[in-house]
This record gives sequence, structure tokens and C-alpha cells, in this order.
Amino acid sequence: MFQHIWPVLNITTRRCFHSSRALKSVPRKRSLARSLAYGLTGSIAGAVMYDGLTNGFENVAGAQRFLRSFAIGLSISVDYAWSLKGLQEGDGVYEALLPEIHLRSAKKLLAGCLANGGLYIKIGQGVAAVNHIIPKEYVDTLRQLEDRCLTRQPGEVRALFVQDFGAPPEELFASFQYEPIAAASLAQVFRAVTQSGEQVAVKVQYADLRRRFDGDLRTILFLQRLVALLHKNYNFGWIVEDLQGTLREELDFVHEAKNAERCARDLARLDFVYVPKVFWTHTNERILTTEFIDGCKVSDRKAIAAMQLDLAEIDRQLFTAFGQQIFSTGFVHADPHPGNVFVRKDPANPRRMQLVLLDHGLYEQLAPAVRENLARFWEAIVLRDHAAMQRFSQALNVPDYRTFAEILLQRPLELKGRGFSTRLTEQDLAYMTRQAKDHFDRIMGTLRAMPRNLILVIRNLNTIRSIALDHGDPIDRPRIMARCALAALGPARRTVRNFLWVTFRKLRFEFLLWRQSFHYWMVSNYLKLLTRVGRAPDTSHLMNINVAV
Ligand SMILES: Nc1ncnc2c1ncn2[C@@H]1O[C@H](COP(=O)(O)OP(=O)(O)OP(=O)(O)O)[C@@H](O)[C@H]1O
Repeated sequence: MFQHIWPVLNITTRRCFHSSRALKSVPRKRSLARSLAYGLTGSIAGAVMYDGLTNGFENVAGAQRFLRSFAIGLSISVDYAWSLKGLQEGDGVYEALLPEIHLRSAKKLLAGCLANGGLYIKIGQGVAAVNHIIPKEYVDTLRQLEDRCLTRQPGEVRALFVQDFGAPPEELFASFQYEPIAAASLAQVFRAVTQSGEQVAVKVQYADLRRRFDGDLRTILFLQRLVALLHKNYNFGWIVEDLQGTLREELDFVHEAKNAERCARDLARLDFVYVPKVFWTHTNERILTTEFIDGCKVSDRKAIAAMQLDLAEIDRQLFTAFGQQIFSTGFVHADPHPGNVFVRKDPANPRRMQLVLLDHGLYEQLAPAVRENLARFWEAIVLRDHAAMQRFSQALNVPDYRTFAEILLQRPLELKGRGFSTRLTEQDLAYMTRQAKDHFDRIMGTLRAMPRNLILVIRNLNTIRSIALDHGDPIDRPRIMARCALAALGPARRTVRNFLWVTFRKLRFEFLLWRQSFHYWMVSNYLKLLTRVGRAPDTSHLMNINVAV
């Protein structure tokens, strides 16, 4: 569930996680640890009481999950506060200790997620997806959740097939391997061969998932209300409440299968994207059978190198595919974490790569007006046209266009002295951390103002951005997205006039981008020259241009 409020958590992690960049002073950290500990204690006590009063403590496992989360949260808070007591950031001891504490804490979180399962695994996946913000130790440890096998009751899978299809898997399939090939938050995936000889992946839901889901959802809503009482700013309940329906749909594999087919239709034009075929005869609400894909995760750089595929090409296609969904079709995969994006050689042409999109449980549908205004807003960001940014932001009901742009891009709007495509520096990251801390209300206000279904779009963007960052950020992401936005804005009817209009807009866009790059190139060379002759004036005003469109 937390993956759905991740866009918000993504921002708040900067307040809560002790990344070496985010830590400014020890006193602040101590008070954070203390308030965390108090908050957690109060919340857990309240929640257990609430569960007891409303459910008569029927759900012992639910109470256990509470207590486990509480113990882990408390132990992590205390570890940071205690181990770093009296030390200052920048000290040798402090810097040496910090990665060790990060690693210890990440391992505790991993163990907690695995023990609690279900929604808690989603939280861990969400954390691993923000690799540009949180410490490496968390990312590396929690990444294991992307396809970690969880244990299940003996005979559970067989019983589920008998209940739902009236026969065990070995009768329904020519062969069925009971050892799962992967497991995730909702299900385990098994390999099988159909009676007609096709290799398939069979995704079988955890039997108690639906029952647990309701309890966990109630609990999280209750906990967040408590947290909101203690800390007025931390009110995320509206997001969870809004997304309840979407969350429930994710439990229905028939819905997922239909989403997969729609995604395949929507992206049929992109021959570098593939969606596995659904086998409807072996699919229902809890069991999903699809064509088996022999590929590697998009994060598996070794396997990608072994296939001699190019990371930049992969990222370009990744952003183009999701850019197409966000700006053109409006039907957006909301959970494209590396476990859900496979890479393989195109079976029809082994010299080319293909992206395979898995897990179509969670989608967001954007209304045409939202899509269009978002596309125009994105184009304006890349062209640095502030008047247009303001106009299209307002059309989306968001008054603060700067904060909105920074939430979408997760980077400063102004990269002073540098081109827009330049990679983020330590100062940029520090700026984002400061923004999140100092302007938390503004960020929350912007999130509340924007169309609700953009929350999951932001989740999509954060996830694919973290994939690219992990690849060494080899492409110009904002520009690729802006090109997708521009392509989506063309009129649907194919006439000569429309063709000319679209071509003109594209040329104008490319020219403006070229003009920006040329400007930066000229200014940076001019500066270099002045520095070489011993005269380096303050010319920052030259670099901070806005291209008027
Ligand atoms: N068609 C397939 N071919 C090969 N492997 C697959 C296929 N479908 C799923 N898998 C494997 O199973 C894993 C889990 O599948 P999937 O993501 O659909 O499950 P989930 O429970 O919805 O996961 P998530 O935690 O992402 O919500 C994938 O990461 C992948 O490794």
C-alpha cells in the first residue's frame, strides 16, 4: 500500500532517512529520533487498542505485525541516536559509523518486511526505488525484496488450484514446478508447461492476502490519523483513502490480465516493448497464467552486458514507452520497478533489444484534459518558459508551478549556470533536501491541489528515474519525456495541414533546445577563456536564461 503514497514518502524520506547528505547537525537528528520513538510508541499502543476494541483481537497475526514494526522502528531510531551521540557530521568517526548503522538498519527493515509480507514488501520496494535520495546501504539491501521468495503453508498452492479450478496444477498443466521462480508482495510465480506445450508463468496469490489486506489498510489509515494528530503536517490519509479502490483492484488478477492486454494494445506501435500473452483458460481472480519470458531484470547490469545490450538504448526506450503512456494513451503502469521490467533480445531480431513489461496490477487512468495540460507543462519546463508553466499548472489546478515542476522532476527547476540536462550535483541534492524540509507545507499543498491520479504517475516517474540513475544516468531524461509530450499534442486527424503543423512545432522545439545548448556552450567557453587569461568575472546572470516562446 505504501507504494501508492510513495510520491509523498519520497519527499519525506529526505526528512526521515539519515542520508549523509541530509544530515546537517546532530541535535536535529536527536530530536527526530526522539519524536519518532514517541510517535511510534503512541501509534502502536493506540492501534493495538483500536484493533482490540474493534476486532476483539481476533487477528493475532495482525497484532504481531504491529509489534514487529514498532520494535524495528524503535530499534533503528535508538541505534542512530545512540551510536552517533556527541559526534558531529564531518568527523572521521561519524563518517565511518554512519554506513555501518545504515547497513544494520537496512537489514532490520529487510527482515521486518519479509516477516510481515504483503504490503510491507511494497514499502521496502518503494524505498529501494529512491536510490538517488536514500543511502546506498538501504538501496542494496532492500533491493532483494524485488523478487524475494516468501514461505507459504505446505499444500497451499495445490489447495488453491483445487478450490478455484477443481483440479491440482499437475492435472491442469503438462508439467508444473512447485518450486517458485519468484515471489513478490502479492503472489508467487511458478513455471509450468501447458497441455499444448507452451512455457508459462503462473502467478498464484497468497491465500490470506485479501483478509490481511483489509486489516492492514484499516490499520494504516488509523496509524496515519494518529500520526496526523501528533504531527499536523504529516497528514497522508487523504491519499490512502483516495486510492482504496485502486488498491483493491490490484488484488484481482482478472483485472490485471485485462490491464496487460490493454497495455499491449496501447503500445503495439512500439516494437521494442512486449507484454506477455495471457492464458485465459488458466486465469481467475487469484491465479494468473501468462507466457513465460526468458529475460533479465532491467537492473541486472551484468546480464545486460552479457547480452551486449546498451544501457542508454534501454533507458531511452524505457522513457519513451512510459512517456507514451503518460502523455498519449493516459493509461499508466504505476509500478514499473526493476522486477517488473525485463530486458531481452528481440526474438524476431536478436540484434535489437526488447523491454518486457510485467505486473499490470496497478494502473492509473488520466483524463484527456489532464494529459494534455501535463504534456504542455512538461514541454514548458524543458523550454524554461515560465509563463507557459504557470498557465498549464493553473489549468491543472496547481497554483505553485515551481513546486509542482520540482515534484514531477525531483530536481531543482533552475540549474543555475548549467543546461537543463546536466546531472545533479551535491548542491542540487542538498537544495532538494532543504526544499522538502523548509517547504513541507507547500509541497503537501501542491500534492493536494494537483489532480489525484497524478500521484501514481509521479510514482511511475520516480521509479523509472531511479532505474536510469542506477544505470549511470546515460540519457537526457527530461528531454525524452518532453519529446513524448510534444508528440502527444499533435491533432489526431491525419491531414496535410495537421502534418505541417506538427512538423513545425517539432522543429521549433528542437531549435529552442539547440539554442539553449548553444547558449550554454558559448558561455562556458567564454568563461573558460576569461579564466585562462586570469579574468573570471561573475557572469552567472548570463547562464540563467529563460527561453521566451
Ligand atoms: N511472464 C513471466 N515470465 C517470467 N517471469 C515472470 C513472469 N511474470 C512474473 N515473473 C517473475 O515473477 C516476479 C513477480 O511477478 P509480479 O511482479 O507480477 O508479482 P507481484 O506480486 O504483483 O509483484 P509486485 O511486488 O511487483 O507487485 C517478477 O518480478 C518476475 O521475476
